[in-house]
Amino acid sequence: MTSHIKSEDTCPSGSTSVECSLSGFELLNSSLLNKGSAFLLEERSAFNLTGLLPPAVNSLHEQVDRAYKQLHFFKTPLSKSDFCTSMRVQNKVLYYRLVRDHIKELLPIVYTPTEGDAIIAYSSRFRKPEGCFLDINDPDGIDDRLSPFGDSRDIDYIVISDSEGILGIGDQGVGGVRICVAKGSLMTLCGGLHPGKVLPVVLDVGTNNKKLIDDELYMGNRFARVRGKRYDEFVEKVMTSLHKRFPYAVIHFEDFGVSTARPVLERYRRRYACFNDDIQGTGVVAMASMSAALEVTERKLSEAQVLIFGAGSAGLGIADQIVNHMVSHGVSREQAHAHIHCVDRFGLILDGMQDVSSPAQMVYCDRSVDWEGIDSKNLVEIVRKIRPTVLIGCSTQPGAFTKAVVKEMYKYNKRPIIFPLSNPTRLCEVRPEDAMEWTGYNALVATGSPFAPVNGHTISENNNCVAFPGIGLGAVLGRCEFISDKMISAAVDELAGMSPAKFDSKAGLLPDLEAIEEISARIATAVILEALKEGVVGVEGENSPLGVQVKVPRDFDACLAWVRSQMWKPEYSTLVRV
Ligand SMILES: NC(=O)C1=CN([C@@H]2O[C@H](COP(=O)(O)OP(=O)(O)OC[C@H]3O[C@@H](n4cnc5c(N)ncnc54)[C@H](O)[C@@H]3O)[C@@H](O)[C@H]2O)C=CC1
Ligand SMILES: CC(=O)C(=O)O
Ligand SMILES: [Mg+2]
Repeated sequence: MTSHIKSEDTCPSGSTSVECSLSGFELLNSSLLNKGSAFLLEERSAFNLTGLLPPAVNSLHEQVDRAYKQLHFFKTPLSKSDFCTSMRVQNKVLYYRLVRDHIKELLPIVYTPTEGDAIIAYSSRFRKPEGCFLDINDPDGIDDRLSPFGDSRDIDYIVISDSEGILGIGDQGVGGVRICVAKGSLMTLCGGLHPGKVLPVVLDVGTNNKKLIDDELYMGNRFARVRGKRYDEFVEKVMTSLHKRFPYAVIHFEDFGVSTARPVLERYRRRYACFNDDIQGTGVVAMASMSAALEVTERKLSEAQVLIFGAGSAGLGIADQIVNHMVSHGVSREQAHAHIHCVDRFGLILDGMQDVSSPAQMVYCDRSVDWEGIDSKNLVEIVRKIRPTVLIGCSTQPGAFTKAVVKEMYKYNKRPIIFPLSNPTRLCEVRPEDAMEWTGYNALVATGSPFAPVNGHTISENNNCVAFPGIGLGAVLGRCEFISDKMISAAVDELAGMSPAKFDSKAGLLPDLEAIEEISARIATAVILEALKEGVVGVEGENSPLGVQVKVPRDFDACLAWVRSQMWKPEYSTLVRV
């Protein structure tokens, strides 16, 4: 963040007027208030800008046209990403308008897959810091480091990462701050949160990435990742400090490592309004796509066999969501577990197995099948034995879904459901065009990164960015005390209900990204209404968990209209001098 404005200076929609005490260079350097060539003549005069700008006064639309042309002077995705970053730190309204107007072209630039390359190159391409840096060597300085971002109601949403499991490219040390910035900016772009009220936070706890440690330009701590008690105590101090300073903020965990993501979530999910995007966000999107695909194939959720390849944060998060969903649709938890099979680096997770990447995987160990004489490390043999309805990849192993694997799926399913979810694009378990060709164009495919349509079939981007903005927005607007499993399940049902596949199976399993604000608003509404049922919304005085008054309409359509009205839009406000 390059400048900070107080909550009372902002308005939810980003329109109407804003009181401003800055002028001259200070105003031009405030990314939240700067309008560049769109400052009106009377504003230029009132804020001492006349000599700092060329005479033309542009509309936002004209500025977007110019910026879009400038963007195309750059030929590589990474240089386009640099351009977008610099626009974000200069003029937030223009940045969000530009990306919104070209969302399908620019999301892959400002988010995965290009963002992964930008994170790898963080220290070498660094220009201007964004976000807050919390250092494990300075646990007593946490609050001082947070203080430039304000207090109390100044922050609505915090994206936090310790950078150990960034996007599929592993440990990225301090450069992981960029995933917090990127996910935070999606909260504005897709979830309508005011850009001044979203705080990206990176925990620099060291890195085990030798390339970074050996890089003379690397800007983070050059020691091995701190683990165990010191790490836990630091995270505890961070969480209590964040909550104390910003008691109304929802906390979004992103890209923690496989051994910390789940324990950290479990430790805090009942204490604060928080969720883990890789576990719960990914689970929501995958479950919604699966639901839509099952409807197309006229199969029941309660009969589906699901094979998850790569049982880390995302894989197990999807497994949890499928179980929750089956349970909420009348299947017992034990039966639901028997429908899920997980493969990790040591093969299929079997009962009594010693080699596992994390203890959490044992929850999904296979008890139901006799594996005698079968190679439980061979994916073709596993598919032959289990005959899965759905195959999901979260393994970071490119090409793992070979022709033999896909063809084996096709033997047992007229319309095999195949979700290669690993990011970035190069790590995808199977390319959609291959999966489609090997199944006579009958597979129902959704991917983690964006892909072009195949033979008229839309390949939905099964990325958590379709879900977390709505979940986050709902939790923020509801001032929720915490985020329950039922609130997450409500998000699944709402998202699945928006699938265009029930009308046309070629149209994709998820709604089009062009409608992302509406998708987020609907998910947020479902989350709030479920939270109301559970009594965790900060409403109506005395009983309000957070003591904040929020008046939420109980009817879906009225609540949706209220949610929409609260969403920030990239439009310039009129500045009023104070
Ligand atoms: N589409 C989406 O919305 C999301 C996609 N992802 C992607 O999913 C992938 C995994 O992410 P996380 O779960 O956060 O990482 P993670 O590190 O928690 O999990 C990866 C898992 O894959 C396993 N694995 C590694 N080699 C394997 C092999 N040869 N065979 C089977 N399993 C193997 C690892 O042991 C680990 O358990 C990444 O590429 C990430 O970008 C993650 C979150 C959301
Ligand atoms: C999309 C996402 O959260 C990931 O790849 O980690
Ligand atoms: Mg992630």
